[in-house]
Amino acid sequence: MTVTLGHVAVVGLGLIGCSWVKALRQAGCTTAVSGFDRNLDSMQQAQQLGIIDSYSEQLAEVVADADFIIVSVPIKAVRSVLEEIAPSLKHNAILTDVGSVKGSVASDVAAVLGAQFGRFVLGHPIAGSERSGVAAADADLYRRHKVIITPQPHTDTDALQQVVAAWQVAGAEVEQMDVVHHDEVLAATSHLPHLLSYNLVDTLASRHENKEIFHYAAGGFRDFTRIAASSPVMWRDIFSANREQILAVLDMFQQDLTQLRQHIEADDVTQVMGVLTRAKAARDHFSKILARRAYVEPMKTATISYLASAGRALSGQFRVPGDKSISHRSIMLGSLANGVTEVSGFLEGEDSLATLQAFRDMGVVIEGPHRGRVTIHGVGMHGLQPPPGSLYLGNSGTSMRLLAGLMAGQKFNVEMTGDESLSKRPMGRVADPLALMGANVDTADSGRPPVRIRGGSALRGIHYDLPMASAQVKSCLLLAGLYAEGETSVTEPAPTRDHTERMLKGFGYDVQVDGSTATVKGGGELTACDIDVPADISSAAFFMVAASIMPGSDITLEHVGINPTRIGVINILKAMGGNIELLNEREVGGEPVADIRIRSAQLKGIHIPEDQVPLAIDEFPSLFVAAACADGETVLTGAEELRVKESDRIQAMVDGLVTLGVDAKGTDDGAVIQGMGGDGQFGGGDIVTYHDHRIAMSFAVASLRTAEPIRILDCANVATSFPNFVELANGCGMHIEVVEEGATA
Ligand SMILES: O=C(O)C1=C[C@@H](OP(=O)(O)O)[C@@H](O)[C@H](O)C1
Ligand SMILES: C=C(OP(=O)(O)O)C(=O)O
Repeated sequence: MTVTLGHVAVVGLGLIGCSWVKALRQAGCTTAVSGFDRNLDSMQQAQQLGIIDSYSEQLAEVVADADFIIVSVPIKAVRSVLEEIAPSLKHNAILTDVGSVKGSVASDVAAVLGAQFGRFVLGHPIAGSERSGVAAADADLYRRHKVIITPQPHTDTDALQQVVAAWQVAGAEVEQMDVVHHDEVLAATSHLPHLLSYNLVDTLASRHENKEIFHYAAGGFRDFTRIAASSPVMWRDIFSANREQILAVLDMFQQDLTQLRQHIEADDVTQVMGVLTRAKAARDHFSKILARRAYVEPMKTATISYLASAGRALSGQFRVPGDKSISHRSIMLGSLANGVTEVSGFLEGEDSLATLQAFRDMGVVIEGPHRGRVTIHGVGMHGLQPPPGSLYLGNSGTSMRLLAGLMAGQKFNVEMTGDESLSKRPMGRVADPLALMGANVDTADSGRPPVRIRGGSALRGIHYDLPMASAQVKSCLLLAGLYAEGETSVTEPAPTRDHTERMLKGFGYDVQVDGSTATVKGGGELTACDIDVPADISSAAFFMVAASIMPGSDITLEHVGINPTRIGVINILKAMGGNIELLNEREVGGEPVADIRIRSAQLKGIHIPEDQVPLAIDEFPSLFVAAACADGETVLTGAEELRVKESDRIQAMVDGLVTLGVDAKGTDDGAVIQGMGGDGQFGGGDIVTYHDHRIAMSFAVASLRTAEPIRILDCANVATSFPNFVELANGCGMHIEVVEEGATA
């Protein structure tokens, strides 16, 4: 990027201004740099260090020839600087500042240079440190840091563009914001923390034996008070210039602090835990943002791809993570129960964590997860509170559809949003029957999220014949039925997973199941219980297919849920000739589990029985890989639901297999795949996953039998259902390298 700024003048030779100028000089954007500071030493030092070429004790002289003027002085000094330089400004000179408060600088500019003066661009770099002065100047200070520019309606476009470019040259990520909004946001994120930090140090240092505090208060004190070493003059000015906004957040903080004090006084440890766990979750999320692992506009998450190459025969005995469907439901029912529910084996994947966060947002105190343990302090059927904003459910269809049912029964309004993939998935299938029950549910165009539910509707029980075999829709209606007048019954066209029915019973709620119809009566209560979440058969499926297709393999997967509504993958693999044994079958907390031993076998193509489709609905991506390794043709029909999952899974799998040299064709409701047979190998290539976790993992499994490396793109979402997939896969014989590309702004 070539940026020509001409003669640059910097007024105020502190860390902020000097660092920027240093970066500009290094990039060759300046023809000359002059500097001014009230302090002669600083000017001399800046010249010696080559940050400025010239200085003068007369401010007017420093700016007289300048094309680009950086005002980098404490906020309250801006006005007098402007008054002093106004008469000497070159026609068309561009001015900008670096202050933490924009409203007061905007008024100073208007008062001194005129309300329509368009050459002053208000800016604020979110960087800096408690270090200060010329000597600390660092040309890299702004690299990958945000700079907020707050243009006004009368700001000249060319001046704005130059200032943006000058920041970009220094490596900054420039964002634009409205002046008032900036001051509100900064009051909360920067000004209040500084105020508290200064205040705490002052309180402790003045009331206690100083030596004791500074001697023993190592960790917490040091971390919390680092920023109290910042410049007092600068912060005095900020607290004064942004007074109103700071007072507003300070009041909010004081209220919350008073409440926390009350909880501690009353020894209400649950409420105290609520504050701590919510704060920890928020802080952990923030750490992810800093590491660019969380998606936050306008930052993109780091892109993760897998480079997968041929593996060896699989061996080992291990446990895959907890069942996603059961994990979601444990949070939902635990939150609405009376009493404390203890969950073990909880899936710490992004999907189930999205459900957990949603309930935290609605005021439920949830401890953990920590190594799969979660403690939920249930609030009872009517104890949820309105969330502070929309419920963001990430990639998780289950969260959104099941929550839609529960939210329909609340007194408050809720909006539910999701990521790009979830935002394309059909929600009319839950919104329509909920409306029949009397709920007030709105979706965006053609039934897509966001889903908005108005609270306070009186729900009435209905009978509903499900138009498709969907456990999510069934569960949504049963959960709404808990809040409805009378009976709600749902009849499904084919059996689907029945975890909701089982878990409701586990929480002491009466559910009648009669053939394909499940019925609940509204108005009951849930009683807390302990839940042992089995390993997820949907995650186990990748290893079942992997061991089946890789000659010489012999693995055992521990404690896998084998609920009869979930074992389609076992039935289908067995029908294809798979060597699968269920060992140590037992029941835990109302769900059957077993250890599953899989040995390699030459599979053969089959026409997959349609009654198995709902029982293996999430396992088809990996079953497509099994089919590609089989002898002969595999035909799938009756599986149109695959087209509305996280991606169109028929298309994504067929395209990927074709890329790897397999003869595969998609049909409206399934696919036809010609198996490569025993000696067949996949070719290499790039796989488009459409950010779908199951597509990514399925092609990783395929790589066991690849002749050339397979590059699998966009695999970050594997963390939605199977966070330690690569670790387990590589541990038992696969060969997957994770390639992470830096996030882009
Ligand atoms: O109820 C559940 O937990 C799920 C039901 C299925 O969705 P559908 O109900 O849309 O088939 C499945 O695909 C999803 O992964 C989880
Ligand atoms: C379809 C899936 O999940 P969901 O519908 O919850 O996004 C899945 O995990 O394969």
